[in-house]
Amino acid sequence: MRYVFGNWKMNGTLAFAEEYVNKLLGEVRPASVQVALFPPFTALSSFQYLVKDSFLKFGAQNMYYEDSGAFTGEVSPVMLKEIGVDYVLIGHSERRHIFLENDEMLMKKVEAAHRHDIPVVFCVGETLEERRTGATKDVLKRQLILVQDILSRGDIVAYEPVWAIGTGVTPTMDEIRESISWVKELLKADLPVLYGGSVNKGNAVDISEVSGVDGVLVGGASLKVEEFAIIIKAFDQNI
Ligand SMILES: O=C[C@H](O)COP(=O)(O)O
Repeated sequence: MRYVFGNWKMNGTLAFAEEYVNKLLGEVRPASVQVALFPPFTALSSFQYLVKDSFLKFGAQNMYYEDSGAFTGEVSPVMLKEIGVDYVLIGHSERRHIFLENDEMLMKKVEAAHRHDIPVVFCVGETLEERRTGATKDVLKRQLILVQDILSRGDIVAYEPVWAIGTGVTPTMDEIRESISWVKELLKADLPVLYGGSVNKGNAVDISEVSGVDGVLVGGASLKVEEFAIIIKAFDQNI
C-alpha cells in the first residue's frame, strides 16, 4: 500500500471542498494507493459526509492534547474522533516553526491521539541551515527521539525538509532515499514513511520510484484537483 496525502493548509472553503471532492471521486479510482485530504477545520466536519462510502480518507492538520477546557482556539482529539477523522497531522514544520510547537508538546499530542485511537501522521524535517551544516541526521533523530517508541502500527511518518516546502526546490532522489532510510532506522515499528516538499505532477513519478518512499504528503499541488489526480495515478502505477 502506498499513500498520497494532500494537506490544504489554510486554504479551501466549504464550497471549494464540495466541488473538489466530487471532481476527485469522478477522476480517480486508486487500486493500491490510499488517498487522504487534510482540509482546514472549517471544512473538516463536512468531510464525513463528502467522502462517505468512497475510497477517500480525511484528517485534521493539527489538534491539542487535552480533551476539553480553557484552550481558546484549539480543537481536541474528542472533537476529531466525533467527526470520524482517519488521521491527524502532528508536528508539521509550520506548526514547529511558526507556532513554536516543541518536541515535548508534540509527544503529548501523539499520546493524546493514541488515547482516542486516532492514527498520527508525524512530520519531521531539517532546515536549510541544518542541512548545510551536515546536521540532518541529528535533527531527524532529535525530532523522533521522544516518539520513536510510541509511534506504532497505523501511524505514518512524513519526512519533509523545511527548505523544500512551498519553494519548488526538492532534494535529489538520493537525498530523499538517504533521509527516509535513516528515519526508518530510527523508528521502532515498521511504519510507512512519506516524502513531502514541493511534490508536483512533474516530479511525482521520479519520487514514486525512490526506494523506501511509501508515498507523499503534498501541499500546494493538492489544491489543484487535476494535478493531485495525476500524482495519485503516478503512485498507483509505480507499485
Ligand atoms: O504538508 C505538506 C508539505 O508542507 C509540503 O508542501 P508543498 O507541497 O506546498 O511544498
